[in-house]
Amino acid sequence: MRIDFTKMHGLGNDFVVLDARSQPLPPIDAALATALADRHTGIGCDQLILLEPSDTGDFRMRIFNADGSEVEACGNATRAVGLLHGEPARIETLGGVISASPSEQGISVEMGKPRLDWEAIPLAYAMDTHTMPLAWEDLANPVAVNVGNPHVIFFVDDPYAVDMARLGPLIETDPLFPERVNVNVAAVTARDAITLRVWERGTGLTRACGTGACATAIGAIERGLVDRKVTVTLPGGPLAIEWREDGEIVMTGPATESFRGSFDPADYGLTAGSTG
Ligand SMILES: N[C@@H](CCC[C@H](N)C(=O)O)C(=O)O
Repeated sequence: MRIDFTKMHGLGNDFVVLDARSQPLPPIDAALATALADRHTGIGCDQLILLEPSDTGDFRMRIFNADGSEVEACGNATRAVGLLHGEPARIETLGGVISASPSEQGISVEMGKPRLDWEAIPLAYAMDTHTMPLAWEDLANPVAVNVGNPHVIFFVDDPYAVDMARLGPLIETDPLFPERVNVNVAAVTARDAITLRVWERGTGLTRACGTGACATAIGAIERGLVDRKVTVTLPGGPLAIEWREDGEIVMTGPATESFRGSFDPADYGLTAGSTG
């Protein structure tokens, strides 16, 4: 017995997508997610995505980082599964029900409303999230935003001059963030343009992070640096982000199906069965 998967990406942030609605799957846990994500001994991806039936949406999307942690939100994967679905979809996630629909510009996702209070980020103790009175070496006074998942955003002159491989994990695992955090370094280049790099919680540096683009746009709008419609350019390319007057964040950008394949669960020490 083999398990079918679809390999997809959004601006180079890549996913292995397993669909439990069309085949029996073994229990998906941290160990399997880590094994499949491994770029040397597995299929290789930034996130493993599991699609399941849902009572509240058209389907449920579960998200596992490359380190096996299950998380609440993934903007790029939402566009990818929106592309797979092929028509407007309401998608249940741990972060809430969000919707994706094909548009002329790619896939548009209504990501929900951002949360800025310290308990919602979450932080370990009360703090002004708008301008946090903290620094990690040269990275100082970030803004914290939760867009389903937790983000901290530093505005810098040149995101590509920041040693993210060293500072990213340091900040991600700081005890200030009890659920760890995604680390964004951004430069505002115009009222409607931001350049961004992201060290993702549980995965590391990625080519793009959809929720990071949303959180960074919100942080920049909150600080009065940009207007409510902004293009956020990541190493993998641009995303259009709008913070609508009704509070909803809308992210629009491309999604790509790379290939379909199958694997033998025995290669990962598993036998196929019902999803756990
Ligand atoms: N790549 C994603 C975010 C994936 C989850 C993130 N690493 C977390 O732990 O919250 C995106 O496109 O948003």
